[in-house]
Amino acid sequence: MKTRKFFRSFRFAAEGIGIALKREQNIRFHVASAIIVSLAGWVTGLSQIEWFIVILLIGGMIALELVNSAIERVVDLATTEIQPLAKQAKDMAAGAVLVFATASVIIGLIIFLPKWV
Ligand SMILES: Nc1ncnc2c1ncn2[C@@H]1O[C@H](COP(=O)(O)OP(=O)(O)OP(=O)(O)O)[C@@H](O)[C@H]1O
Repeated sequence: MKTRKFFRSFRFAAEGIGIALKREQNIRFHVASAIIVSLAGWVTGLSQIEWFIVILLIGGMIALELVNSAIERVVDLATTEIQPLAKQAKDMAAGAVLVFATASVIIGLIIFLPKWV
């Protein structure tokens, strides 16, 4: 019974990812970026610890973008009117994505640049 519930939750999570991929252009952009970065990592030849960091950043970025999309939907469900709190919630969630994306780009440059120049 518990195993069935576990697999059901897994299926719902997969459905959430599928809907996000279908409806959210930002998620598709992050997935495409993840593929390009992974190929670059493979061609460049990263160490085990560098792969660990890159995979953590890619996973974190996509997970955060999923949470951002979920927050947008919850806010839209809560109100269809223009509300300062709705704007703050959406903009803060978008800000979280921007902070993580900026940190990821900087870490990516620290890992890749010395190997290329
Ligand atoms: N109910 C609302 N009240 C006030 N401001 C809102 C509301 N809904 C969205 N906004 C603001 O309007 C701007 C655009 O938001 P919107 O959700 O339409 O697009 P987005 O943030 O570009 O995301 P996406 O394109 O992925 O839907 C943002 O600054 C957001 O905070």
